[in-house]
Order: sequence, then structure tokens, then C-alpha cells
Amino acid sequence: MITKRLSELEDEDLRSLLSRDVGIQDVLPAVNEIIMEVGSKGDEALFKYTEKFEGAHLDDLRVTQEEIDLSYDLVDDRLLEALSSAADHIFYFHNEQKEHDLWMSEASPGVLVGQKVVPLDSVGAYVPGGRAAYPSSALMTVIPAKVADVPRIVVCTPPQKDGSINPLTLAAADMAGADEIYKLGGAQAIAAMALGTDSIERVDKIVGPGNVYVTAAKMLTRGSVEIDFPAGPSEVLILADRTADPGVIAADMIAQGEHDPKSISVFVSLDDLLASAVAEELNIQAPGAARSDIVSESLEHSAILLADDMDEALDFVNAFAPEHLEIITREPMNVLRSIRNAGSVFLGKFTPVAAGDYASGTNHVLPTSGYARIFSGLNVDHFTKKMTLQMITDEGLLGLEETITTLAEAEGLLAHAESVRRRLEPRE
Ligand SMILES: NC(=O)c1ccc[n+]([C@@H]2O[C@H](COP(=O)([O-])OP(=O)(O)OC[C@H]3O[C@@H](n4cnc5c(N)ncnc54)[C@H](O)[C@@H]3O)[C@@H](O)[C@H]2O)c1
Ligand SMILES: N[C@H](CO)Cc1c[nH]c[nH+]1
Ligand SMILES: [Zn+2]
Repeated sequence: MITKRLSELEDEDLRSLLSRDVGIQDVLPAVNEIIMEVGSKGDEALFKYTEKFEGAHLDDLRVTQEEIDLSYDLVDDRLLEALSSAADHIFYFHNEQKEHDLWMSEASPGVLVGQKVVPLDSVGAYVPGGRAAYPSSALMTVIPAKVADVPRIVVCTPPQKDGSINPLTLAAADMAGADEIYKLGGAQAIAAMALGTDSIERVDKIVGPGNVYVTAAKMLTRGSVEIDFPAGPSEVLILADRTADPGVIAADMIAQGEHDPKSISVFVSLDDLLASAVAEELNIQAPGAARSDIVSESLEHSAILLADDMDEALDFVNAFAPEHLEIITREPMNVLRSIRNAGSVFLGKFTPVAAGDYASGTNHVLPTSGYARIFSGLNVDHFTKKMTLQMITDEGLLGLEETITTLAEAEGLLAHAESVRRRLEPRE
């Protein structure tokens, strides 16, 4: 764990914090081999890798309706209620986020311009399931696709050793509205959805989080398929002043660390005493964490950084571009004004990342490794495309004639100019 003043960070430490190398480069050759094999051998490769990585021997990858029905029987009612409450909030938020299907507006007399939003034909949602089961990610990936009205939503998630899918994940995928569910994980799942096999018809776009193998596969198959963005090992940056509770900050760092040994938690403190108190709290809480092995590996490459003032802290936050940003200060909304790069922002001391992970309704599939500089988290727009529209009257075209013909002639494209003039000439 790096514990330093921001101004005293070595260049190398700063570079490594900002670049967050989670080892994608190291796994590229192995992942590429898996993708090539799925491309050449199809289902045969999928069965082979499922046996190798999940230890499950399968004859069929598609989940049956009986298995879906059984999953509801296997899951406790209390869990189903929690799923359904989370789903309600996620539907609410994404319905609010949805753009108008169609609009037209008069740019100048007789010139109507507009836009029609159209859902993609098919999407594949990857739902992780290696070190933990992620029913919540089934809701987060399928619900926005449903809200966008995508007609074919495919889910892939790794099976357990006995060949079944975690029943809560299965119930969540079904409850959210998945049309096809496959027992398939890792790079082989991404390759199957991108390239298609006898069992799985290819999709137009793949979304969803995953470990380095999944993220590397999404990056390598881009070209055959569109992807959302790299959503790899989870991360949090907490920015806090002396009003914050050190025990809460440590708990939130540990919560993110329990996802993956490659997860990273950074605390930027505006107060020296608070920084030491958080370090102490981490020492107390981390050994007792349920997944203490994963947490301690994650904390090794995490950091507590001391800022001299708010400006220095904000420059670092924007350069780091965290997946999750918690702002626990006296006036979090004031701080928000200066934030440009973060996947999702959690404002105030009663707003833990876990609320967004499960229940408040915002999406928890978010860009990691600094990609929040250029990508937005998963949202309804990821499942749609926009067609522009125009409808022009004779009066409108007359008003545009001079601009069109002048520019068309300047480009030497005289037929363009003629296509306008011809419409405006009186017919004999
Ligand atoms: N950024 C986000 O939005 C977000 C959201 C939720 C979860 N996550 C992240 O998703 C990840 C989930 O990871 P996970 O491992 O639990 O599940 P996972 O489903 O992503 O990965 C499991 C798969 O990895 C493959 N795999 C494992 N070892 C391999 C090897 N040596 N070679 C090739 N393939 C191998 C296997 O096929 C296995 O099915 C975590 O890193 C978590 O932080 C990110
Ligand atoms: N924090 C994860 C996103 O990085 C999402 C998640 C799912 N379950 C629990 N947490
Ligand atoms: Zn989480």
C-alpha cells in the first residue's frame, strides 16, 4: 500500500496508479488462442474450455425453461424479493434515462430536422461468475437492454462445477427479461457471442463486466462485434475531509477490494489525522474480512494519499478517472462541480458504492483503469442507435439552395447542386 503526500509521489508510483495495469497485456496471447479456437472449432472449443476452466462437463450450453423454473424454486423468497426490489429501482432509473424515440424540430422555415432512436437487433450480456456470483450484474446488463426494446438479449455466465448456473443469477437474468441464457464464461463466452457457433448465434454488441480474461477478450473481438467499454476489476477512489468517519472509509475500500485481487482502492485525504486513522482502520478491519485473502492482495496495490488542498486533490481525481468516486466532505455538491472524470459519483456519507452496486437503480457496470476519461457507464444509449431525419418544404429548400449549391460547386460535385436546382425549377 502506498501511503504518501500527493506532492511527494514518485513518478513511477504516480504512473502506476494512473495507468492501473491489471495485467491485460499478460493474458492477451492466451485469450487470443481461445478466441481463434472458438472461431475455428465452434462448440467443440466451448465444451473443452468449459471443462478446463469451470470443471463442468456439458452436452448442451443453452439453459432450458425447466432449469429457469427450477431456479425460482431453489431461491429463498427473501432473496427473490430483494432481486425484485433492485430490479424495480433499476427499471425506474433506466426508464428515466431513456431518450425520446423520435423528435423533429424546425431549424429554419420549412426545414424540419430530427432524430429517431432505434434499438439494436441483438446484444450479448456477460454476467461474471468466477470468484463470486453476480446476479446483480444480470439485472444491470439486461434491464437497460430491455428498456431500450432490444428484441434479442443473450446472457452468458459461467456454470458451476455441476454444470448448473447459480440459481439466483439465473432467476435474475430471467426476471430482467433475457431471451436466451447460456452456461458459458470467460473469453470463450465473449468469442462465442462475437463470432457465433452452432449453439449460439452471434450478437451485434457485447456488454458487461468481467475479470482480465473477459475484458481482454472484449477488447480483442472488437471489430467482429461492438463492445460497451473495458469494465474490468473494480475500483474506488474516496475523497474525504475531516467530517468523514475513518471506519466507513476503510469499510468502503475493503468492500471494493473483495471483488478481485486486482481491484484497487484509493483514499485521497484532505486531513492528516484522518489519513492515519483510515490506515489504522484498514489494519483492524481487513484481516477479519470474509474474503481477507483477496482483500489483502488488493490492498497491496492500493493507496492512501494526502492532499495539501482541494485543488491538488481534484487534479488527482480527474487524472485518475475512477470507476467509483465517493465524495465524503462537508459540501459534496460543491466538489462535484469540479469533477470531470468518474464512472459513477457517490455524494455524502450515507451514499456507499454498495447502494449503486445493488439497490438505488443506477448502473454498476462502469469503466475501469482510467477509461472513465472517455466512456460513460452502461446506459440505455449503449443499446440503441440514432437515425437522423429531415423533411424540407419547397420554401425550406429555396432557403438552403444558395448554401448547398455554393458548397457543392466548391467541392466540384456539380450533380449535388443540380439535384437541388432541378427540384426548384418550374416544371414544363
Ligand atoms: N467494472 C465493472 O463494472 C464491474 C462490475 C462487476 C464486476 N466487476 C469485476 O468482474 C470481475 C469478475 O471476475 P470473476 O473472476 O469473479 O468472474 P468472471 O466471470 O469475469 O471470470 C471467470 C472466468 O474467467 C476465466 N478464467 C479464469 N482463469 C482463467 C485462465 N487462467 N485462463 C483463461 N481464462 C480464465 C474462466 O473462463 C472463468 O469462467 C471482477 O474483477 C470484478 O471486480 C466489474
Ligand atoms: N462494484 C461492482 C462494480 O465494480 C459491482 C458489484 C456487483 N456486486 C457487487 N458489486
Ligand atoms: Zn461491488
